[in-house]
Amino acid sequence: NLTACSSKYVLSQMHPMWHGPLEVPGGDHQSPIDIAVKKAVFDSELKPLESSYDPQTCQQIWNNGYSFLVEYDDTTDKNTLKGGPLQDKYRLCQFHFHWGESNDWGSEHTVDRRLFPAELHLVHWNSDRYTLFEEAVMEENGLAVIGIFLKVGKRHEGLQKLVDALPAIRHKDSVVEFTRFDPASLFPSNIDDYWTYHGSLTTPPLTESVTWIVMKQHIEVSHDQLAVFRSLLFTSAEEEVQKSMVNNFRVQQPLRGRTVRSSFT
Ligand SMILES: CC#CCOc1ccc(CNS(N)(=O)=O)cc1
Ligand SMILES: [Zn+2]
Repeated sequence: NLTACSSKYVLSQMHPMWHGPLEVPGGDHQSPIDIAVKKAVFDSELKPLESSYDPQTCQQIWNNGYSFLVEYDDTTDKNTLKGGPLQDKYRLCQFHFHWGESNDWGSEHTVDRRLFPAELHLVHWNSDRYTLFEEAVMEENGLAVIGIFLKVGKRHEGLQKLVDALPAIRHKDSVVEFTRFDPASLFPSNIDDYWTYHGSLTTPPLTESVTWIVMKQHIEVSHDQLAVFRSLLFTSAEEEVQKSMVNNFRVQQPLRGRTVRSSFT
């Protein structure tokens, strides 16, 4: 059973090499963006982020033909995010990654135009105001996504359990049970320093419903761990031509006058 946040219909619209339309017609709060560090405005009102995740609510890991998602039971408030720029309490429904075919690119957000080899997104929806992810995805204050940059360096011990599960979901629409995984094990040591701005999902339906929280501190993963991401396939087992799942990122979108705030000076 796929949880609400992974409704196949919408996710199946995601196709490989999503560069899609440069802009959504009428969309002026699109994501990702370049974060110009010097133009970010320090906001002393921004509080520390408060996350509370229960690893027991981890359910499955699956290949949706665009990325791989680790999904959580989001029918109760066991995995919550609040504080930071958020007024309400948000519920984790899944996390996933974006990466390149080489270590030279792969992230969606950039920092002073700098690209990282990959980016982790933890997708949460506003459970104070909505009862289902599907509702929240359409609302301006509906979603909160934490973005964390990955750099190639030492092996990430917390990531290895996830890397070991990937060969079992090489093809699109493959899913395996995945339990007892703590998403906070993927956080950098400092989660108090972040940038935040209002934007959109970077994949269909591209709705402008996201409070983005992009961590300043990256995490390190090994070259070999990232190589396993690239062994995944965009294509299902039946398709004749198999395509490597790489470069599953969207290009940066115009800022259109938005202000990026920082929680640090
Ligand atoms: C109903 C519905 C729906 C769509 O669900 C999602 C969930 C996550 C994502 C990932 N988008 S991103 N890269 O901005 O976190 C896209 C669609
Ligand atoms: Zn994403």
